[in-house]
Amino acid sequence: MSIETNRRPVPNSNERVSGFSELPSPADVVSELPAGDELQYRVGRARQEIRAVLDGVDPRLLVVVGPCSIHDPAAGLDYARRLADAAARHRGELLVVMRTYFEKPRTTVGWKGLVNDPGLDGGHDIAAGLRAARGFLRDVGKLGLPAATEFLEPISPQYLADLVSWGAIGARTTESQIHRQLASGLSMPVGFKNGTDGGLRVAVDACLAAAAPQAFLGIDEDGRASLVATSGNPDAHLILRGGAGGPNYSAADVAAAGSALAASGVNPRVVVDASHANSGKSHVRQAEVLTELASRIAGGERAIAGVMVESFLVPGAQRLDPGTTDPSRDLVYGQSVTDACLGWEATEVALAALAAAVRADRG
Ligand SMILES: O=C[C@H](O)[C@H](O)COP(=O)(O)O
Ligand SMILES: C=C(OP(=O)(O)O)C(=O)O
Repeated sequence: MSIETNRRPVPNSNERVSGFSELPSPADVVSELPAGDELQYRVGRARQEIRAVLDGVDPRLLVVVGPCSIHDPAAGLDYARRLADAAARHRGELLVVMRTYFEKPRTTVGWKGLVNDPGLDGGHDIAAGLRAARGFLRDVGKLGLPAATEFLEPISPQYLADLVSWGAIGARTTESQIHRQLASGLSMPVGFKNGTDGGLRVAVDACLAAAAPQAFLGIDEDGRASLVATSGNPDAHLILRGGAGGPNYSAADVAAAGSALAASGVNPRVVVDASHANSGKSHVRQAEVLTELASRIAGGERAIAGVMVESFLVPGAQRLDPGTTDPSRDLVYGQSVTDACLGWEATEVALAALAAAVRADRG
């Protein structure tokens, strides 16, 4: 909806803005799609369990696993049902949290996720995207699976975050003050990726900034522009995702990261992303990275609190060009439209190997 206004345009302003469209307020969307008491309780409990795993109090391994992006909620839910079964099977060893990623940071341009473009067609119906994402989070939560997401747009958490148990700030935004401030006010543990160049310092600094109280510009539940004051997030941690110089998941890399974190007073235990620059975005390589991580965990390496896995029903990835690709005809069901993912069978193998590794090491 474009807003009609009688106000005279401010001279020299908005010269390159082609339109404003009003969005529903967060309160409107939340009341249309409420969490409900049971799901609220589950989200709160999952956040506590994740904290306990990150702190090493709970001996399980955190496994953040799921599609690179949710583009087809039906296929995403099909995946979630299988993952919920696997999570229940391995619940003694693994704390499985599903990747439900709706906002994609792009290196240059491309489809920016379900919130930004739910029609996959360049239509940018963001109001529908927010509702689709919230509806999906509810469906996943009802299966008993905690949800993980990357927070990219600074105002979207007001619409979605009450249903999210673990958050990430991506490699392209870890250095951004806006995202560090945002993390300082988020209610769940938040992982910061190392920078795309492989730099760890930006992520350590991000954890420190997120742990501090912050004041910044945002919106409240009613969508009003607001000064947001936060108390700081004590559960910020590092995700090693590799970088321009290559992977950084070796035992030496993990130990060096732990020392850098400890020297700054940040949790030295890390989440290792088996995808992205740690696998050269190859799903085949991702499986090999997970095999190596499992054998190191079985051998007693305690500094790995969790792993991240990009996984969907069908292995690999397919191309999506919004406006050109016809989503109803051109796309393979259950295959990623962003980074290449492990297929479901390989995911089951990887989860079983990780669970066996935890059993071997941690009893
Ligand atoms: O995880 C997803 C991608 O790696 C990230 O969004 C960047 O994607 P791009 O380089 O294809 O734009
Ligand atoms: C975009 C992602 O990763 P990174 O920020 O590491 O590129 C992701 O995990 O989806």
